[in-house]
Amino acid sequence: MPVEPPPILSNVPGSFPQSVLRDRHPAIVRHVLEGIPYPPEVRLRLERLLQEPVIAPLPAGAHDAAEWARWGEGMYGRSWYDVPFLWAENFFYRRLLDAVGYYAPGPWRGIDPFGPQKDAGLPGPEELAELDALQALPDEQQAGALVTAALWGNRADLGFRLVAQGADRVDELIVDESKRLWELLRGGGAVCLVADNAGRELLPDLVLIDFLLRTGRAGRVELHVKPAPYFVSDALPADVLAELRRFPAGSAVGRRLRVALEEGSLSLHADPFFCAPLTFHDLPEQLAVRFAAAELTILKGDLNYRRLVGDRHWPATSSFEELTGYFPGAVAALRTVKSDVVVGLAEGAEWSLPASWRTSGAFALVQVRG
Ligand SMILES: O=P(O)(O)OC[C@@]1(O)O[C@H](CO)[C@@H](O)[C@@H]1O
Repeated sequence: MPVEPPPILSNVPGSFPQSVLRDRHPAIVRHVLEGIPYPPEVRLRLERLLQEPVIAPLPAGAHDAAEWARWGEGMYGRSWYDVPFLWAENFFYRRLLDAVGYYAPGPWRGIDPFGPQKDAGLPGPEELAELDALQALPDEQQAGALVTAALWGNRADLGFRLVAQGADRVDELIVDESKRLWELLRGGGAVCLVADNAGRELLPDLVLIDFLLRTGRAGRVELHVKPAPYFVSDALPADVLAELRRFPAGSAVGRRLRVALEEGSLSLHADPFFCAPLTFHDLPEQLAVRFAAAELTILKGDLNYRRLVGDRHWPATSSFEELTGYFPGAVAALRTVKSDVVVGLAEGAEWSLPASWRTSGAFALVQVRG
């Protein structure tokens, strides 16, 4: 294991993490308030959260106050900008849930503050028909098209869209190890898919799952989603169900997915770990066992990538193989690059890329460790 570089903080002027805390978080709160007519006390709490001079802990009565006290040791009382970026973002979403009363007894309990935005991002009939039509292609072509769709679907991240300029969109796959991914998927064993965003990302994920099951490339699929609203558009169990309802009555894919859930060849999981400020190095036993037993775990998205290699200032040429060696079982990352952390690039590969390549979402990676 190489020596760990320091974690990414948000206090570097002009940096991406600084812009997330300074610009993206207020924009997220604004959209929440536009989407849901929360009462004055909620609006005030959200306003206070944005103005908070130093990080305050969760109220003592919160169900997870003890865990957050442990995870946040040394963070409280400091500036949001001076603590690790990954932790600060995670805690922001947890505090946002607290401010809107997501866990509190009362009328707002369980109401997804990002629900209206997610609804607007649900796929329409054309997208559903396009993905359905892929079934007519030969298997090999379907496989390629589905990985591409699941990969680029990751740009449908609503937090990212709130502030992305898209000026120098190029859309380029800078590492493509998808061949290795398919090589690992021939045995008909279990596959874990750790989902990222609902809506236009989850749709191709579901169609990919259907393909894996239908063609016997997976005997069983575990779909892992978030247990609570997180990073705006991240998928929850309710979002999976909403998505399934979008498939027209006559859709063979929709019907098969439903039957797979009913019969158990597709199972839904929402472990609390996925909303914790931790990396996969700290996987709880119950998840580590599942990932170890799977033929492959597919991690979707930018945040899962940061959690896989560690949210640190890694040189881009650091070995993906080495940094993910600790992960229990084979792992594939399907990610559009939307933050600073990148590893596994060939020497000099970044020289020809535009200055914004790490955060524009125009570049993507398919990286695999078997
Ligand atoms: O995980 P996802 O949905 O692909 O991306 C999440 C994201 O938009 O949020 C973070 C910044 O807030 C970045 O890691 C990334 O750009």
